[in-house]
Amino acid sequence: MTVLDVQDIAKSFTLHLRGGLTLPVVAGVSFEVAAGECVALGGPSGAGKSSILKMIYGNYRTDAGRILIDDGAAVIDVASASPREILALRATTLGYVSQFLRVIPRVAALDIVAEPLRARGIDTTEANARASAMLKRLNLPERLWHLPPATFSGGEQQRVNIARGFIADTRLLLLDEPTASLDGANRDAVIGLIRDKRAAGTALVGIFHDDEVRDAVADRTLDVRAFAAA
Ligand SMILES: Nc1ncnc2c1ncn2[C@@H]1O[C@H](COP(=O)(O)OP(=O)(O)OP(=O)(O)O)[C@@H](O)[C@H]1O
Repeated sequence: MTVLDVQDIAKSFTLHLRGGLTLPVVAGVSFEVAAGECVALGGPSGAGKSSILKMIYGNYRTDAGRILIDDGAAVIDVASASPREILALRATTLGYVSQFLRVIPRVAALDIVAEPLRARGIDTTEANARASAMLKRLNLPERLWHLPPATFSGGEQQRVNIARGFIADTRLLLLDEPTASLDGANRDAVIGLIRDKRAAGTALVGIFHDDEVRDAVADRTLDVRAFAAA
């Protein structure tokens, strides 16, 4: 079953500080991702991989085409959806794991991780239990769970971020280099999380600079150079 159907999207940036100069990035981007499938976006730095993820997430507007996401009840076109519809999609169907944690002052790591579950109506006891299990799986020392991550190391913050990104069940999950700067054991933990999502039927699209990680999780790789804009 197709969860994501990207049809002929394109992106160029207008540089207002450079007299309105237009920088074409990608065009004619089309691909589908099925439930339980993980598609990697490959290609060199600057090819447009992150831009494609951001268009699917609704952060960047696409210049053309359609981005159809099946939320289980209806098919939503992110390209023409209102901001409110995009937020609703993110609350239920569409997840995004970036490299960096947006630290919220004074909120403890455990609460940051449990929040997406509470937002889905899961009671605090169960949400905290699942958040604890997730932080344990990612080897975050228990003494840190009740502290705000502002003072954590880069790798510790990244693991809180990954825990938060993976904790809820979404039909579609976008991964922007989720293993960048993790050590071997934690990289393996993330590979395990991605495989579990795939097995549970989540559709995944990811950027993986680490070839070993990509080979371990991706069913196929799309070379974004094929979509280079003229
Ligand atoms: N908000 C923006 N404004 C202007 N140009 C942008 C913007 N975002 C991306 N670009 C440009 O679009 C091109 C593609 O960037 P993008 O981040 O999508 O590439 P990438 O393939 O993900 O690269 P990397 O592997 O280095 O992360 C780059 O030339 C970049 O400078």
